[in-house]
Amino acid sequence: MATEQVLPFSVASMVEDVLQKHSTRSSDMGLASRKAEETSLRRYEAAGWLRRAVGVGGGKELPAEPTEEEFRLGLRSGKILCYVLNKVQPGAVPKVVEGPCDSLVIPDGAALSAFQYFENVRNFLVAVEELGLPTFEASDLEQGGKSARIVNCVLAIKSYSEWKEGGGNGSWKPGANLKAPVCVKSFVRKNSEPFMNSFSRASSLNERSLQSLSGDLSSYNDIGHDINEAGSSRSLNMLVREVLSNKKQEEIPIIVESMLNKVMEEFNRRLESQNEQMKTTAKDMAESGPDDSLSKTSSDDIKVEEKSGMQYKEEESNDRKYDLDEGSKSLLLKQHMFVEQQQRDILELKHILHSTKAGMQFLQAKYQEEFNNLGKHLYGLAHAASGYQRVLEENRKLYNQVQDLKGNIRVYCRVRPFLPGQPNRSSSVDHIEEGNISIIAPLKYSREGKKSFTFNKVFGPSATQEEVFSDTQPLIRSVLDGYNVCIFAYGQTGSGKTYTMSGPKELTEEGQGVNYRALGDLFLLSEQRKDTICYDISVQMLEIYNEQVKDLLVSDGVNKRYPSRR
Ligand SMILES: Nc1ncnc2c1ncn2[C@@H]1O[C@H](COP(=O)(O)OP(=O)(O)OP(=O)(O)O)[C@@H](O)[C@H]1O
Repeated sequence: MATEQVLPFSVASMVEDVLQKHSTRSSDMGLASRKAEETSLRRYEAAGWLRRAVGVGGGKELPAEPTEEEFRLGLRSGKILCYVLNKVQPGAVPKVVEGPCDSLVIPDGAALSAFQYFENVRNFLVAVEELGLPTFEASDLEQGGKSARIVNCVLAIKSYSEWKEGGGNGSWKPGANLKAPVCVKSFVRKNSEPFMNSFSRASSLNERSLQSLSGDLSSYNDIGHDINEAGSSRSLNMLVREVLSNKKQEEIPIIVESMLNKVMEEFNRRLESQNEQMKTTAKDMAESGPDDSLSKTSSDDIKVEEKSGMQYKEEESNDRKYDLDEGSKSLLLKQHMFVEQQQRDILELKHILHSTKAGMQFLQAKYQEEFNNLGKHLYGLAHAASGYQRVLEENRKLYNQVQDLKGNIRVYCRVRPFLPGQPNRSSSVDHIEEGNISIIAPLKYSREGKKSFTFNKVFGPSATQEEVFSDTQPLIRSVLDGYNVCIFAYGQTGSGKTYTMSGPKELTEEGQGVNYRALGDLFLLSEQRKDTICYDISVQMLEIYNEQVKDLLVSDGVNKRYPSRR
C-alpha cells in the first residue's frame, strides 16, 4: 500500500514507544534500574568514543559522562556526528555546516539555526543509512527520551570503525554491544532505493526473531511487516521479553492483546494525523502552484530510477510504474520534510515570542518597582525641602532680629588721614577707642582740654575701605529679605564722603567704596537665590544741592531738575 510506504514516522519506533510505556508501567523497579544503568553505560561509552574521535577540543560540547539531556543537546547541531562519520568514512558527509557559536552549548528550546540543524542531521542520517547502519529519526534530537536510538547509532558507527581498522575483511557484523543490529547488509550503496532504504529492508531476521518470541504473538507478525521499516526489531524483541519476563503464562495473551490494541490505536492516530498533514500540504502546494525546484528534483530522481531500471529490461512496464511511484513518493517525502521544517520554525518562533514576552514582563515589573522607589525618594525630598524652607525662613527672621537689636540707626565715624602734600600739623584727634573718639578742644570750650564723642564704631585714619564696609554689609542681606535700608555719608567739604561711598579717583578693587561693594553683594545674593526668588534691581543717582534735586544718570548731558516742593 502506497500509504504505508510513505509513512513519515517509523512504525517500529512507534511500536517501541508503546511497548516502552507498557514496559515502564508493568516491569518492577529492579528491572527498571538495571535497564537505566545499562542505558547510562551505553551512553557513556558512546559519548567517550565520540569525544576521542573528534578530539578533546571538538568534543567540548559533549561531557564524558553526559545525562540523556546533555547527550542529546551536545549532538543536536549534528556537527559532532558529521565529523565522526567523516573520520570513519571520509567524504560520507560532503559538507558540514558550522554553527555561529561553537563554544556554547545550545540550551534546549533555544533558537538553533534551522538550516544548520536540518543540513547536518539530515546529511548525517542519509550517510548512515547509505552505510547500512542503524539510524534514528531527526526528531529524536529535538525531543528528549529518545536517546537510546541515537546511542545505538553511535555505537554502530564505532563498531563499524573498529571493523574497518581491523582490515575490513568480509562483511561488517554489528558489535556485541550494539543493542539493535538491524541491518546486516554489506556496505554497497544501492542507488535504486533513494529515501526508501528503510522501507525496503525486509529482513527475515526480524520476522524470525518475533515469531520465535512467543507462539501467542502470532498476530504480531502482521505488524512485523511494518516493523521492518526502521529495523529496530532487536530492541523490540528485548522490550517484549522484558514486558513478559515476569508474567505468568496465562496472563501473556491478555497482555499481548492489550499491547496490540495500544499499538493499533497509536498507529491509527499517527496515520490519521499524517493524512491530514498531507492533505493540507497538497492543498497548499496546489494553491501556490508547482514548485520548480521540486519538479526538477523529482525529474532528476526519475532519471536516476530510469538508469537503475536498465538492469531490469525484462520488466520495463513494471519499472515505469515503479519510477512514477518513486517520483511521487520522493515528492511527498520532500513536501513532508518541508512541512516539518515549517513546523520547527514555528515552534522556534513561538519560543522566541514566549521568551520575549517573559522578558518584557520582567522589564515592566522592574520599571514599576523603580518608579515606586523613585516616587518614595521624591516624596522624601519634597518633605525635606519644605522642612528646609521652614528653617530658612526661621533663620531669616532671626538674622533680621539681630540687625534690629544692633540698632535701626547706626552712626559711624571715620577719620580722614592727612593728604599727601598737606602740611603735617598735629592732629586734633586725641584718642580713638572702639566706639569713642576724643578731640583736643580749646580750654574755652572744655575744662579738660578735650571732648569725647560716642558712635556705633569709630574708624581711624588707617582703616581700609573693606573694614568700613564690613559693619554695613549685614544690612545688604536685609534689603533682599524685604527691609528698607539707607546708607549715607555726612561731613564737611573734603572730609572724605565721596572717598568712603565710592572710592578714590583711580579706582582699584581694594579702593571700592560702600556703593560698589553693596551693589556687588546685592547681585551675588540674588544670583545665589535665583532658583527660589527673582529680584529686580535698579539704580538711581541724585544730587541735592542748594535745595535742588538733580538726576545724575541722565544721558543727554543736561542734568534733569526735579520740581522742588514748596
Ligand atoms: N580715607 C582716606 N584715605 C585717603 N585719602 C582720602 C580719604 N578720605 C578722603 N581722601 C582724599 O581726600 C580728598 C577729599 O575727599 P573727598 O572728595 O572724598 O571729600 P568730600 O567730603 O567728598 O568733599 P566734597 O564735599 O567737597 O565733595 C580726596 O582727594 C580724597 O582722595
